[in-house]
Amino acid sequence: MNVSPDLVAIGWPCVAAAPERPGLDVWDALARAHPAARPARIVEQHRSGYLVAESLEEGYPAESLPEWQRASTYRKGGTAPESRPAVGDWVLVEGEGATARIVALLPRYSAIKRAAAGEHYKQQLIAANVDTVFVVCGLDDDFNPRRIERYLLLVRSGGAEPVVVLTKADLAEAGRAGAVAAAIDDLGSLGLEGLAVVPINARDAGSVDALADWLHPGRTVVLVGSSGAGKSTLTNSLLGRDRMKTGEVRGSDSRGRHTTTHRALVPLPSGACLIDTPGMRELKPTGEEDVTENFSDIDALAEQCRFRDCAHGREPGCAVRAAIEAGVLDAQRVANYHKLRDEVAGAAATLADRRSEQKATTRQGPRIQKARRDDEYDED
Ligand SMILES: Nc1nc2c(ncn2[C@@H]2O[C@H](COP(=O)(O)OP(=O)(O)OP(=O)(O)O)[C@@H](O)[C@H]2O)c(=O)[nH]1
Ligand SMILES: [Zn+2]
Repeated sequence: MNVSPDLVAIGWPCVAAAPERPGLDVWDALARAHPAARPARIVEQHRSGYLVAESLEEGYPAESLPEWQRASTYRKGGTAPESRPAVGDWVLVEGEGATARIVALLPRYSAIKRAAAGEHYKQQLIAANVDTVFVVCGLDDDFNPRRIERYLLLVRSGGAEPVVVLTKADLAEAGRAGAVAAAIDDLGSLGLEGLAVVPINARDAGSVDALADWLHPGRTVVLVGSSGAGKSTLTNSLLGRDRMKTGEVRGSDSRGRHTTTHRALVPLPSGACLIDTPGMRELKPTGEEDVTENFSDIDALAEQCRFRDCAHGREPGCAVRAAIEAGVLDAQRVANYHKLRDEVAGAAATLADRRSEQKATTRQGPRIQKARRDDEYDED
């Protein structure tokens, strides 16, 4: 595939920059199958459709494949919401202007998904082809290693690299000298080797420079974190300007109105791209996560328990409990492991149900699916 610098500017993964990324040969094959098409990236997703871009210039609307369109096709066994494009996806586009249409979705190398709340189990694909997820956590009452652990599970399962960004380091340090070091120490006990933890003052551009390693040109990042953690503040510092909540008219480049009510891909001055999306406060497991992989230390201990099915409760010969009693393993971390494991197992069961239900629907036609609302767009 012929890759222009314009595409690299919006995150096109060049093999030279990221030889580890899988699937590029598949991309080439798809491109050959659609010789009249050109690659583009989904930069905005609205209820009414997609906006795609081929450079830093403003995106344009492109019609999507009929099977990606809303409820009606899904009910007939069409493409599930999580298999349709999301912001960050690379697609192939044919035609110009009003006739522009997406003809293929290129395989993703990462996907940030969550289970959406509601009557029916749904998966929501929040962002695709993300390199790094900044897990934003304030060094105030927001600081909670258990919640960070939870985010790490979801981010890693999606194939992106998590970086823990501890905001409000300035406030914490002003309140108590050594508070930042103590928090980093706390996270050290998560047994997560190689995990980057970066304390910053999100309001200070100089301090935010500490994230530069993950913001090289061509890289794509997203922010997750609870309300008030500092995501908007950090976004503004990364942008060097305010990306306001509603109806901002960009003065300098007059690219028109901009809101954060939809998902959007925003170029940063560093050359990286930020996917700015609502709905990144709470991530619920989808059922596809591998919990043991993220708690490999506990898993390794569990192998040494006397009973294979040890629940690490009152069983004799429990290696996990022995480690807790010896003070080498944090009891809260074990509790969180069990909680997440149960939650993922619950979601996995619902996911399996839904998949078999969908198969049945494909056979029986749309009738029994009447109640399903395919509204994958609710935010938190
Ligand atoms: N001193 C200081 N204040 C910060 C820092 N980060 C965020 N704040 C403040 O914390 C408050 C909440 O920050 P926001 O950026 O709005 O938090 P958010 O994560 O975007 O919150 P939601 O939009 O509710 O998801 C604001 O008043 C910020 O000015 C920091 O590093 N240092
Ligand atoms: Zn045990």
